Amino acid sequence: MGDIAHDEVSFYSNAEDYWKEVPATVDGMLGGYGSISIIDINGSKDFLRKFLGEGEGKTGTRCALDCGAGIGRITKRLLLPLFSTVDLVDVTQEFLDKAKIHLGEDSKRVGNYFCSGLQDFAPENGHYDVIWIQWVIGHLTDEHLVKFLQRCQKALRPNGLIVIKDNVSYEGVVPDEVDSSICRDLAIVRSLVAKAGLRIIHEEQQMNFPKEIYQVHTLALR
Ligand SMILES: C[S@@+](CC[C@H](N)C(=O)[O-])C[C@H]1O[C@@H](n2cnc3c(N)ncnc32)[C@H](O)[C@@H]1O
Repeated sequence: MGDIAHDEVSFYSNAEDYWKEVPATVDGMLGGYGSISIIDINGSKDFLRKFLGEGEGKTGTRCALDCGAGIGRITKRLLLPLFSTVDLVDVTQEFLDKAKIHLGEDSKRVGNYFCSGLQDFAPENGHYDVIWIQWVIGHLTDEHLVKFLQRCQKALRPNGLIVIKDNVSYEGVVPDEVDSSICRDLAIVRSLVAKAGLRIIHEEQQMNFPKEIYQVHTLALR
């Protein structure tokens, strides 16, 4: 096995090992910043509501996909209140097991819990109104991210939307050895989106997060 291939294998397997040890809680999902979840969700609701509804060009509300869903923090407070059904995909089976409990009554409206790395996952073609990808792109290599976004584009229903919400670095690629991820700057994220053949139709910075953490940006793509 060549070095690059080996590095890639360990990039993914180290991340899997890391997440297996993380508590299946909101705090665990947010690296100890559980308290910012409400601000995050409210910001996402305002962002998403701009696109949803009836009428020309509006995004439907039938089905959403939560990518790197963890215990379903976003599914519970953002997606299930807005969409009829939601599917979850995550590489950590323990989190998906916890999601069923965390979501309570509303778990009835979850269609599927897919246990898979996004690098290997192909969402069903033409199936989703919104594909939400939050705090997980740093776990994919550039090539896998581009290919995953291309598969997501095929998985959209008419007027569907892909949303990336993630940390952005000030400049360049900043590796995190602890959870085996990388943080890219906004220019790099935009260039990977363009490489995937997607268009950025709206972009915002999440406000009111603690000053010491990375800036978080939300991008709507189709
Ligand atoms: C920082 S948590 C974010 C969870 C959720 N998106 C949220 O905001 O509450 C990262 C999640 O990504 C998952 N993950 C890590 N690498 C992944 C991969 N290659 N494919 C799919 N999920 C992955 C982890 O299991 C974990 O649930």
